[in-house]
Amino acid sequence: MVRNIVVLGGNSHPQLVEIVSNTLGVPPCQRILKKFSVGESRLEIQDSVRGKDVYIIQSGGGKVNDNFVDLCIMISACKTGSAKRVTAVLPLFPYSRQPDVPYNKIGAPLAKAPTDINRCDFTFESRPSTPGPGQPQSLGLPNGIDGAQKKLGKASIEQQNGLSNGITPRRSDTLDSHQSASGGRGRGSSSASQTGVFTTHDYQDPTILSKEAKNFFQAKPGYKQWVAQAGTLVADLLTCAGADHIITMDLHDPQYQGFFDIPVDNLYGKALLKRYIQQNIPDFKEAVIVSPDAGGAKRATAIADDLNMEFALIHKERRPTRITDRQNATMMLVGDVTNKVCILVDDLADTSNTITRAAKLLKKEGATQVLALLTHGVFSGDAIARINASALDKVVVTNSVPQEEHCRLCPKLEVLEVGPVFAEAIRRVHHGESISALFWE
Ligand SMILES: O=P(O)(O)OC[C@H]1O[C@H](OP(=O)(O)OP(=O)(O)O)[C@H](O)[C@@H]1O
Repeated sequence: MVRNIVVLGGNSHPQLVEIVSNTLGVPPCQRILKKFSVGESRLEIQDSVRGKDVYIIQSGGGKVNDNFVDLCIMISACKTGSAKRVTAVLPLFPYSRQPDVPYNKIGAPLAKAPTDINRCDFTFESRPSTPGPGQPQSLGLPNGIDGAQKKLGKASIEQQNGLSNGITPRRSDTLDSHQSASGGRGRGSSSASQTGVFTTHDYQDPTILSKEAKNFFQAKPGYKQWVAQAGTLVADLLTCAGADHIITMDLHDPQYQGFFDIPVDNLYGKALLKRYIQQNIPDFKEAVIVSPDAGGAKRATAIADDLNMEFALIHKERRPTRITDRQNATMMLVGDVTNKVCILVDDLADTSNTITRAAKLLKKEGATQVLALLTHGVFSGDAIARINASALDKVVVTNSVPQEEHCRLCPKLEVLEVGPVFAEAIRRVHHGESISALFWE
């Protein structure tokens, strides 16, 4: 039993709170955390936290915004209740995918012209091209605006009518067969303009691009649109509420730690994933570790190097490109997976588009079996239906967010217990011991 410590749980992940408390031998702090009918939170801490080292466990899945506000209220309540130190334990850190730069995958909006509106084989880098002597005026120039707006209107009508100047629309190129099996929502029908929900894949949606193109040409001269830098705000809110320390796991962007002026311990899910490979995949050294996008390559190669395994990379092409045999429209494989078991390694699956599309590509390239190993199984929207209908043979996640309901719906899902890792991290922080030693092997 660890002394002088308080474990306080939010409502996001009661099972994890219980496991951590049991492992530490400390009963969870008694509290009432409810909502008024208007939606405001009400917290009452029923045990004394005076002079105690308090660890508040609240994960980032589910009702992310509600859970985050609850966390801030809990931190503040402990601080004003004279806690000696308050540590926020966020197994999945909310907003860590939008630390600073705009989340829009085409980059900072309006930094470049988004599209050549007449054709579908554009790239963001090359259009509009610099006008040369005798060439027509660039669409990006002020006196090109009128013409551009007309063409935008025309392009959007053509999209609606299914016309495309002989060039196949990109969305139909990339639509996975399993998306219709999952109720037809998929990337195509989940566009921000239709549902108000933005996903990582909306940058591939021609209707979104067209809208952005319109915004570009309609923007006031000298005005640069921008999007909220939510990650910075979230970091500030936690420290303003009174957090003295953060414990989290596999931050999407590890450099996000630099946004805090308090200590952040970013635990690695790697050890759990590695152990799973060693213990559950026969002849694992013959298998290939695959990163489903360049952003996760470092994470995946770390596991491949540690286990002395082959590595392959799927390049998630940000720009719409013409289709070749080698390209799954917007995904391209670098490496050989023929007759191999493939293990996709990533930090998280949200809509599961990334892993299901990667699995489809890998099977097409000759993989015999495809598993996905992820730290955070967020599985929002119809992600589970998408996995069920996909080429994935198995998906392994930690329970950094609750997985009971996902397990019930998805026979392909296997869950690794993460509670003892957090309990040990809490014990070490409490005693001032090394956290990195937790990951030495
Ligand atoms: O399940 P999904 O909805 O497909 O989302 C999961 C993907 O999103 C994140 O990467 P992101 O696309 O943000 O790109 P990055 O790794 O380049 O930052 C994450 O690392 C996954 O690859």
